Amino acid sequence: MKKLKDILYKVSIDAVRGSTSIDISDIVFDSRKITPNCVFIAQKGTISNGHDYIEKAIENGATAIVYEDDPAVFSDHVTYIKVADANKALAFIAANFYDNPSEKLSLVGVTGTNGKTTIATLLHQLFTKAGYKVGLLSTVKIVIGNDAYTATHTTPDSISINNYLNQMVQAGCSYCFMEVSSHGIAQKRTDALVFKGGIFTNLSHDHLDYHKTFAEYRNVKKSFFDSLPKTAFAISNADDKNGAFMLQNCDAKKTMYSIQNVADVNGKIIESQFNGMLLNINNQEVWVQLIGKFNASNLLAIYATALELGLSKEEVLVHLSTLQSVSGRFQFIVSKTKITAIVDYAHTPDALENVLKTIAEIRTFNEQLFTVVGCGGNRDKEKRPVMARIATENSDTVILTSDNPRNEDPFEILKEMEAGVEAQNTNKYLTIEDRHQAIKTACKMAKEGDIILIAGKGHEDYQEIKGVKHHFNDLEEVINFLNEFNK
Ligand SMILES: CC(=O)N[C@H]1[C@@H](OP(=O)(O)OP(=O)(O)OC[C@H]2O[C@@H](n3ccc(=O)[nH]c3=O)[C@H](O)[C@@H]2O)O[C@H](CO)[C@@H](O)[C@@H]1O[C@H](C)C(=O)N[C@@H](C)C(=O)N[C@H](CCC(=O)O)C(=O)O
Ligand SMILES: Nc1ncnc2c1ncn2[C@@H]1O[C@H](COP(=O)(O)OP(=O)(O)OP(=O)(O)O)[C@@H](O)[C@H]1O
Repeated sequence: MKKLKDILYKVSIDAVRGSTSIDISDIVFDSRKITPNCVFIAQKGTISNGHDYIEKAIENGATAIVYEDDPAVFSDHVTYIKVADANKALAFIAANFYDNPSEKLSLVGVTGTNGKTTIATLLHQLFTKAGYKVGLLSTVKIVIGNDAYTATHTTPDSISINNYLNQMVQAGCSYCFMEVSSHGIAQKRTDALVFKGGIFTNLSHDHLDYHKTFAEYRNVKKSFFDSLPKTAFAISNADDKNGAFMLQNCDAKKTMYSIQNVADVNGKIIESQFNGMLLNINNQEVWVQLIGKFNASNLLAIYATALELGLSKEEVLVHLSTLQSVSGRFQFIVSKTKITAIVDYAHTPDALENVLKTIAEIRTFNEQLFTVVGCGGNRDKEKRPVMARIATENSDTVILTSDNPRNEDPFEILKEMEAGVEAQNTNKYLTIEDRHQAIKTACKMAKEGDIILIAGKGHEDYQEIKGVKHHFNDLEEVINFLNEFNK
């Protein structure tokens, strides 16, 4: 229980009606989840408007309402708090309700189009190896000390974030590494958190279904760095076109990293194989078990972050060499007949191109490269032709298939992908809507020594069709077929 007035600390309030000395048992933004004596926050969403559910919330037991637009009638036994921005108010109310847990550990946020999960997860691995209890909020999982849970969001809502952070504090965690998505920033889910540091990876075409323009997407990401205090650090990628922009007018201590230019933290790939690469970081060599330029870049961000958080260079280098690839991110198996099957979460043009370039850096070109790829339904349509073009330009054979068609007709999505294949490459692809059959076909066609890339789903264990998530895992599928064909 908390007094309403205590959880309103730092909330910008326009008007109060009723007593703020009442006890509040919980914070809720969904009228279907009301508990007795909770405060209901009415949010304006993309589908519904929480203000339409205020009466329902009161009927179900809410005793305080935080809202933007006056309701038609006010109930006498309820306290009303009028605010200009309910999402922002929710962020502060949630932080206060859980006693501002972000102030009690070192919280680092990772943002950018690609690499958030990889960096947050590897930082979690690194600091755990360094002997600390660590929390993780990522797209793949939530880790609180020794316990792990499946995640539903990249950046959860502010109530969940503060609840998780509070549990991390209770479990004795000293650090938490979290992914900060552009949706999370735009919806102010991270607004009341005190960050010790922020990391920018890169920015490319994504989520324009939500943000509408690239400029808006970019500005939303930048606002995360604008909000960092002087006491925090900000680490950015000098190799990305938007790397310097992200830190413009940012008060935090700035560090730039680069694998191409001169920066505070420099890295070079000296040698690369399928099972790892030799890196030179600020004139010290280290063998790491990850590959690809993008992972070299991720490791520089991790190195810079670990130094900012107080680890010594020597300690960081030792731990870097032990880090293992993240589930569904360039995860590979080698079959009996030396077919290499790679499962990767690449579901943006940029990520797909990076994965294919990484394969090109390592392959001998005596073998064939098969790429199985699709694009999600009810999401950014513009990337569909682009991803098909990238796949056909960088592979010997491409199988276009479904990837979470959701409520769209999968064949229509595939038509949009096919439209992107350049005329000279049209003989390079086949379209097999059923992802199971697509992977089967790639496994059947592949010969000794060939490479199969299955892109888009990574760690996911479902295929989402018309609101139903059917079990589906790319790694399981490819292993089964390679075994079935005795390859
Ligand atoms: C597009 C988007 O971000 N949507 C988020 C948004 O939902 P919305 O605007 O559709 O909400 P709405 O359904 O219109 O409802 C508005 C309000 O009315 C309330 N309501 C609604 C119905 C009702 O009966 N009673 C009631 O009180 C809702 O609880 C809500 O507060 O606000 C909700 C409450 O905060 C979020 O749960 C929801 O995330 C949905 C689940 C989602 O899928 N978001 C994705 C796109 C997302 O956030 N993804 C990013 C990562 C993306 C990436 O990098 O790939 C993430 O951080 O996970
Ligand atoms: N720094 C990077 N630059 C480009 N691609 C990357 C980078 N790091 C990882 N990738 C690739 O991008 C894809 C997504 O990686 P990751 O899950 O780490 O990113 P993310 O930002 O968390 O994405 P999402 O929010 O969609 O989960 C994978 O294909 C991965 O191999």
